[in-house]
Amino acid sequence: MDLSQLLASSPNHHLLLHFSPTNKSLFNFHKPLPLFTNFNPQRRSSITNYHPIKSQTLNHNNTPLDHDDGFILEDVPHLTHFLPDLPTYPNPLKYSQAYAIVKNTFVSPEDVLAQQVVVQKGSPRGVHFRRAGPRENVYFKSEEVRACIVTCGGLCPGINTVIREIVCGLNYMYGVNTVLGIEGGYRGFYARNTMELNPKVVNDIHKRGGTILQTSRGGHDTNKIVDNIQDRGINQVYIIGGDGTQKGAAAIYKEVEKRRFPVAVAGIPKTIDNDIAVIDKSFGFDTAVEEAQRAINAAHVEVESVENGVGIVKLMGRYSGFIAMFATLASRDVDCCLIPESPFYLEGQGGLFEFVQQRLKENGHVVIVLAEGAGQEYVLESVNAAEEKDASGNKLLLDVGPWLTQKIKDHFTTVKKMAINMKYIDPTYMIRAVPSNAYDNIYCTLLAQSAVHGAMAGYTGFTVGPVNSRHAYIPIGRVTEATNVVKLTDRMWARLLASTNQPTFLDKHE
Ligand SMILES: Nc1ncnc2c1ncn2[C@@H]1O[C@H](COP(=O)(O)OP(=O)(O)OP(=O)(O)O)[C@@H](O)[C@H]1O
Ligand SMILES: O=P(O)(O)OC[C@H]1O[C@](O)(CO)[C@@H](O)[C@@H]1O
Ligand SMILES: [Mg+2]
Repeated sequence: MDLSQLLASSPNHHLLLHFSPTNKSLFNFHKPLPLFTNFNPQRRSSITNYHPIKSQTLNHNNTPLDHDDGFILEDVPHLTHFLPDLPTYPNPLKYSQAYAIVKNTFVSPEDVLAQQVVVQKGSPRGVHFRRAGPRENVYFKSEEVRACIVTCGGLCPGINTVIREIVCGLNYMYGVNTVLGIEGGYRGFYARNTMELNPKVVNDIHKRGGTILQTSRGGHDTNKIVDNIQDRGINQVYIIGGDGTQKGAAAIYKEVEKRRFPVAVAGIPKTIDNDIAVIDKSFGFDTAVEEAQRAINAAHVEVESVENGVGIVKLMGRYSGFIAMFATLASRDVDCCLIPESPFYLEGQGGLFEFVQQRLKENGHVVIVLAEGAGQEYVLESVNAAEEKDASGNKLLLDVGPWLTQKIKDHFTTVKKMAINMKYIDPTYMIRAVPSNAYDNIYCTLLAQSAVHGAMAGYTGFTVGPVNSRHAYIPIGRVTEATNVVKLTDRMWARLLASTNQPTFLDKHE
C-alpha cells in the first residue's frame, strides 16, 4: 500500500509514520496515536514532547536489536479524511507546456523533509514534514474551483506578490478562473465586499507595497466566516498572515471539517518580525533588512559628520529582534544592537552609557540599532502607563525610541557635562511598506505556487514554507505553538557581538 492509498483509507487527520528499513516501502504505517486523530492546535505541545517509537527489529535469535530510527512525520490533514468518497482527477499539469520536459513533474507521496539537518551518527531521524509541490492527482475540477484570498495583520513586503502568484498559479497551471479577493482581512468575509481577481487585474501589483486587498486586525468570527465561505460557494481559501492569522486559519479549517465541507484551507505565513516558528525565514524579511540599511546609513552619515554624534535607529520587532540583528550584521556601521531577547542596562560598569562614552572617545560617533520591543520594562517604569491592546489582542508597545534618546541626552548633558549631537531615526513603517526585493519576489512565488499545489491536491489546514531551504506543508498548529525568537545561546547572536564588540549586558553589577 503506498502513502496516497493509505491516506485515502485513513479516517485520521494526522498520521504518525514510522520508517522501518526492513520494509520495501519507505513508510511503515503504525496505528496513529490518539493524540493525532483529533488535531487541536492548543494541544500541540504534547506532540512536541512526543517521544519517537522505537522500531524493534528481531535478529536471528529472536531478540530485539536496539535500533531506533525515530522517524516522525508531522503530517497535514487531507480532505479525504473527512470526505472519504471525494473523487479525484488527473493533475492538469500533466499536459502543461511549462512542465513538458520536467523530469519529475510530481512530488512523490513519499517525499518528506527533515526538520533537523544537523545530526550525529546514530541520532534519531526526528521530525519530518511533507514536501510541497504538485501531486499526480487533484481533488478539484478546475472549472469548479472557487478560490478566495484574504490578507490579515500588519503589512510586509511581498504580500501583493503572493496574491499575484496565487491568482496566476491557479489560472496558468490549473485553469482556474474564479478567484475572489476578500477585502479588509477576516472581517471582510462578512462585512466587506469582494473583488474579482484574475491575471490581468493582478499583473503589476507586485511592484507596489502593502496589500491590494487591504488588511485589518481583530474581527475574526469563525462561524460567520465559514457561513460566508459556504454562501459564496468558495472551496479553496488562501490566508496570508502572521501568527494570529494562522490561528484564525486553523479555526476556520476546524469548522470547515466539522461541517464536512469540501473546502481546502491553506495558510501562507507573513510576518515582518520573522517570528513564525519552523520555517526558515518569512517573506519580506530580507527586503525589510535591506531597507533598514538606508536608515542606518543615514544615521551613520549624520553622526560621523558632527562632533560626538549619537545615532539611534528604531526598527520593528515586537518580541523577536531578527530585523535589528540582521540589519546590524549587514551594516558594519552599527556600534550596538538592542533586542527584546537580550535585556540591557544603562548605568555603571558594562552598561550602555559607559559603552557610548567609550565609542565617542574612540571614534567620535556611535550608532545604536534598537528593536521596538527592547527595554519595554524601563519605559513602563518611567511612564507608568496602563497596558493597551490592539484589536487582535496584541499588547501595544510603549515607544522605546524617544525614551532611550532622552536618557542618553540627559546622561551626557547633566551627568557627564558633555555636549552630544543626537540624531534619532524611526523608519519602522518605512521598512515594511516597500515592495519586495528580487529575492523576496522569487520566494513569494514559490510560496504561492506551493500553496496552490497543496490545495489542489486536497491538503487542508496547512501552512506552507521552507524548512531547510525546501518547501513543506506544515500543520498550522505547528507554526503557531511557539514564537520564533533570537536565541542568545545560538551562534548568530555571538556573531553579532563579535562583529560589533558591544557589551553583552550579562554581568550587571548592582
Ligand atoms: N487566536 C486566534 N484565533 C482566531 N483568530 C485570531 C487569533 N489571533 C488573531 N486572530 C485574528 O487574526 C488576524 C490577524 O492577527 P494579528 O493582528 O495578531 O496579526 P498577525 O496575523 O499575527 O500578523 P502580524 O503579527 O505579523 O502583524 C486578526 O483578524 C485576528 O482577529
Ligand atoms: O501595524 P500596526 O498595527 O501598527 O502594528 C505594528 C506591529 O506590527 C508588526 O509589524 C508585526 O506585523 C510589528 O513589528 C509591529 O509592532
Ligand atoms: Mg502576530
